[in-house]
Amino acid sequence: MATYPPSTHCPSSSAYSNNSSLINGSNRLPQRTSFPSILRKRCRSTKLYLHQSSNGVSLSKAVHVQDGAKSMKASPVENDGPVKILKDGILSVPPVTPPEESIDIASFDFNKDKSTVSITVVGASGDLAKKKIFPALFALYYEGCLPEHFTIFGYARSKMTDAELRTMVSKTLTCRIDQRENCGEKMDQFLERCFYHPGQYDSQENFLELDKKLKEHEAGRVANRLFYLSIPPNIFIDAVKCASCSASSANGWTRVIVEKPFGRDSESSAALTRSLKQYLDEDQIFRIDHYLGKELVENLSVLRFSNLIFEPLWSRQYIRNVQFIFAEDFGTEGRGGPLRLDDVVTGQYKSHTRGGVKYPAYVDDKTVPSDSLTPTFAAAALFIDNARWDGVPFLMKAGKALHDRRAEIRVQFRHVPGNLYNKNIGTDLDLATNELVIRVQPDEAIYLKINNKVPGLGMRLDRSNLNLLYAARLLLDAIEGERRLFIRSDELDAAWSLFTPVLKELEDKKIVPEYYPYGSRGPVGSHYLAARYKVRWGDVGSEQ
Ligand SMILES: NC(=O)C1=CN([C@@H]2O[C@H](COP(=O)(O)OP(=O)(O)OC[C@H]3O[C@@H](n4cnc5c(N)ncnc54)[C@H](OP(=O)(O)O)[C@@H]3O)[C@@H](O)[C@H]2O)C=CC1
Ligand SMILES: O=C1O[C@H](COP(=O)(O)O)[C@@H](O)[C@H](O)[C@H]1O
Repeated sequence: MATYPPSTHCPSSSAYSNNSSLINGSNRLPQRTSFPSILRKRCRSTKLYLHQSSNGVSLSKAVHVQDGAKSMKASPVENDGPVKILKDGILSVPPVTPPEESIDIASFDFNKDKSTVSITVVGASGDLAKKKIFPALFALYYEGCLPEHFTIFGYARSKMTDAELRTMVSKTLTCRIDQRENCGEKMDQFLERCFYHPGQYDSQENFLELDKKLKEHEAGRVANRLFYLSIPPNIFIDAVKCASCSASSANGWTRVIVEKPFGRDSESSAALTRSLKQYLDEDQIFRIDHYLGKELVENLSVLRFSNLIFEPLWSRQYIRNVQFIFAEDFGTEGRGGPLRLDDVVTGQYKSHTRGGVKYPAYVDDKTVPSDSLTPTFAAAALFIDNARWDGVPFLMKAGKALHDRRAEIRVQFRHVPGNLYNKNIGTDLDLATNELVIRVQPDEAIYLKINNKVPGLGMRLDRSNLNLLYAARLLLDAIEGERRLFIRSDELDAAWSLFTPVLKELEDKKIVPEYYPYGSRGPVGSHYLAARYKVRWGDVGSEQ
């Protein structure tokens, strides 16, 4: 195997090098391609079969994907009825086995059962780790999506034993999918694979100790390592440096999942990317926004490109505006946007008493400075400067402590010219507008508001089993090296370049956000903003 020079960014002291001396170089090892797509069965199966290759050589090689999973009658992939493919949700077509010629034999890892994945949750004592990461890992384990050999390590400064970590994790695990058989048993098996190592985020020695423990579990196998940084962003770089220099894999891949926020403007985001790239290549960095893993978000392009009925309508000719609404009905709770300033409204929630209950203001949160001008609500109008979308407002709003919790996209169509039924509608043409609503949460749905004798005729899609695994899906993607749902650095730059100028202006001019009561529909200014573009927010009407 080729060796790689150690990175100049890692401490040179041999005390800090892991024994491979590939250290940062090992990060730059060619990434082993994961299972070819025919094998990317998601999951709950014990064996996957490759049958005939294009050159006629039989590749009948069973690949065990998980220890201890119940043995099932082996069958070829295409006939494997009971297997649930996680990404196969609503609107998707049933899985089709690709032609056998498409099997990329060169990328198939014949040593799969000799390899292992070590997942280290950095910041394991925190909120995100407990609420989302460990449950998602368990869901993957339950579904048979983790490889046969894997180990999970929690890493944080808090003092904890393996047993204490397991107790902490066990409280958050549920058999969320539905009532599943052997769930308790599976939980015990999963917890046995969880370990803890206490350490500082900036200590090469502590990461070296972690490396030693990981190696013991990896037991000489090809070791792939995934670090999930579930820590505040100001310590990302310290942790990446230590993980990369002292605990990266010597012979497999090393990947790092980084949680948002990715900076607070173009400059800080670029600085973060530069720092990360001192220790990692772009293809080792998985920037996660768990919303991208939600089933309906995944389905957007399917909806758009697989339904002919939308194709002729998808332009300024028929679409009046598009709205993105992301509302939360709770505040920060201890978890302390080239756009013109004119097209932005910011708000901050203030305390409010309703039904005898006093709800706190943003600045009442102990983790927030009492004179904070940080917005907890923002609305903006954006435009796409091309022939298809010229003049169509794309309105977005997001806020905390609002009257309800929802994330949805609303595509509002133009009014029907010379509507025969105007007399039934009166002058309020908005009442008759067609609207395609894509609701990401709380109840995933896609419905089309059409005018009919009975209003509100909807097309509700199968919602079963869709909510559970968005975090798990992203983790699995990171393990498989699938980057589609992660944010690349150039995408991030583009996103920040939209919002940075206006954020700077808000800050420089010390613009005070408009106050809105806790539990309300947000600042009045957001309605004026919409009205300026002759739009009515789709979530405010009585019938939504
Ligand atoms: N919670 C959520 O729902 C979401 C969180 N995120 C992001 O994910 C990351 C983790 O979130 P979350 O778990 O809520 O964060 P926490 O504030 O709970 O921090 C996670 C862990 O990091 C350690 N830590 C916290 N503050 C510091 C500090 N100042 N210096 C050193 N270590 C510290 C603590 O572990 P110890 O003291 O044991 O070392 C803590 O348990 C953050 O970047 C957050 O912005 C993104 C989306 C949603
Ligand atoms: O990314 C984030 O999402 C959470 C809400 O996540 P959800 O999946 O429970 O809707 C939000 O509270 C947090 O502020 C934001 O950073």
